[in-house]
Amino acid sequence: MNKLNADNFPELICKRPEKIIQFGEGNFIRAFMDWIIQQLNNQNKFNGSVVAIQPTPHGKVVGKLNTQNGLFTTILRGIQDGQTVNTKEIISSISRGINPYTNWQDVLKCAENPEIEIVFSNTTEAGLTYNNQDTATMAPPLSFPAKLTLFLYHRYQYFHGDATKGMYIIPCELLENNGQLLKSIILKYCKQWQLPSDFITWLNAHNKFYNTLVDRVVSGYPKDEIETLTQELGYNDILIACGEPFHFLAIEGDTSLNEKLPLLNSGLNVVIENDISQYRQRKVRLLNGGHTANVPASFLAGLNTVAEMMNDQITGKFAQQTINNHILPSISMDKEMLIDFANAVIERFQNPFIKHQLSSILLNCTSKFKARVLPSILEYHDKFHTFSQNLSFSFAAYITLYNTSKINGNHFYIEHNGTTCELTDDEYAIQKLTSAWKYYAKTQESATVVVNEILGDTNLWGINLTTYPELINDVSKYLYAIDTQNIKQIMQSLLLNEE
Ligand SMILES: NC(=O)c1ccc[n+]([C@@H]2O[C@H](COP(=O)([O-])OP(=O)(O)OC[C@H]3O[C@@H](n4cnc5c(N)ncnc54)[C@H](O)[C@@H]3O)[C@@H](O)[C@H]2O)c1
Ligand SMILES: O=P(O)(O)OC[C@@H](O)[C@@H](O)[C@H](O)[C@H](O)CO
Repeated sequence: MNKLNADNFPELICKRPEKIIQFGEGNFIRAFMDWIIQQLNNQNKFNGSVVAIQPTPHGKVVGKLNTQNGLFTTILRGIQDGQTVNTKEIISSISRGINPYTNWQDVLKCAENPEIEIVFSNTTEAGLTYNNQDTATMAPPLSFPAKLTLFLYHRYQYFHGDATKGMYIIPCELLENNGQLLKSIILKYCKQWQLPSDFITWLNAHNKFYNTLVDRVVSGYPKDEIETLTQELGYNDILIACGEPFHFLAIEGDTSLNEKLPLLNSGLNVVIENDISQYRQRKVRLLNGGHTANVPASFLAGLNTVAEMMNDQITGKFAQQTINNHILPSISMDKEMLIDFANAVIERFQNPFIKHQLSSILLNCTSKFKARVLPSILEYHDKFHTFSQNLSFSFAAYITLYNTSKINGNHFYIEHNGTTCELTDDEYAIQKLTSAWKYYAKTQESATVVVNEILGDTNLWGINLTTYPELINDVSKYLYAIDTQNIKQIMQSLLLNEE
């Protein structure tokens, strides 16, 4: 079987000018931003390519990308409006990858290229951070914002502060106001490294940092079905990225960006608006919150993937009910927009082609529960003067998860269907959640002590939730029930209550 590379597919090799520098080469950014660039190139609207930079010292993707001359395949499968969609496309929008830890000068050379005017990034939430160990003399510094600071400083010096050589900077990390956050970290490095004030003026005046919201489920390399898919493709590709057909990109700012990157009117699901907060709220609460509110209980019920959760008679109905009747009514936004999105989310969760592991959604569950589910719990109460039973049950399932965790050195793990999976969370959260269980002796009263201990911790939730005795009561009731009854039976009775 042929390998996917220039020798075997010479006609596919990207000959378009490099116009974008991209920090990150993971599954998501390739199957989302690089796929978007491919669509624009297919329509002859952009005519540009991407240089991908490896963010961490031990990454392997850049090496693989270069052996395939930048080529990789996206496989996008799902059900859209009741129809099965299955597209396979070789993406040729990446010209090359650079390992900055061995070739930092090549990265700086890109700063000297006037045609490269756009920056993309996706380095996970952990990558969009300040690292006080980074210095201006490191080649390169470790963090992504520090690398970008030196990249921009080099560009400023090379072009002698030319006002026309600023960059359009589009981070994709799933953090609120990611563009502003990136800019603030860069300004912090400028201060720490005592970079000239003229550079800071140029940075502020001539570089645009955009806040974004990205949405597409990307499950990545299909290791479970690689043999079948390779036969179907007819070539070997070590960088296949699988995902769903759905995509949505919201960019906050003025539409002048569209002159450089013609995203609008391209048939792509992209908006560029002055305020993208409603798109963010809709996605974080219904989709991400829909995951985080439902996954702990389904995981405890022994299921492995989102599709399994949705196919199960009880957990599937429960997830739909929670999204439609408990999360959706808590959100103060145009109802029609919310209903359309909730329907699409349910269809996306049911996608039979995507093996989205529940265990991956459980990573860092505490911060996700706080940002994605707690607002629905509190706003539901504000609106209806009672707490949502489904969401109180979800809260109890999330707490139960930590009771089932075991410690090995510094690692917490859960045994699940004969395998172990890491329970990653911040150390304080793990310690707090597991230690609260020392009070627990399988009575309703002791369950209340555990819930008081956990919900009263302002470090975890930002507020003291024990000011809501009804919530304490409801969560304790379900915590006790989960410990003493079959978890699916509890979900079944919650379903029946609403019929
Ligand atoms: N996969 C999805 O469905 C999806 C959808 C929307 C958003 N996202 C976001 O994209 C992120 C990456 O997901 P993925 O599927 O591409 O994962 P991935 O493992 O394929 O890629 C992760 C990327 O982040 C980099 N990275 C990891 N830790 C880093 C650190 N500490 N500093 C700098 N860079 C670091 C890696 O080098 C790699 O480039 C997730 O954190 C998620 O928030 C993912
Ligand atoms: O990626 P996480 O771990 O922050 O959240 C898990 C999922 O909710 C998330 O990956 C969604 O599928 C994604 O945000 C869809 O765009």
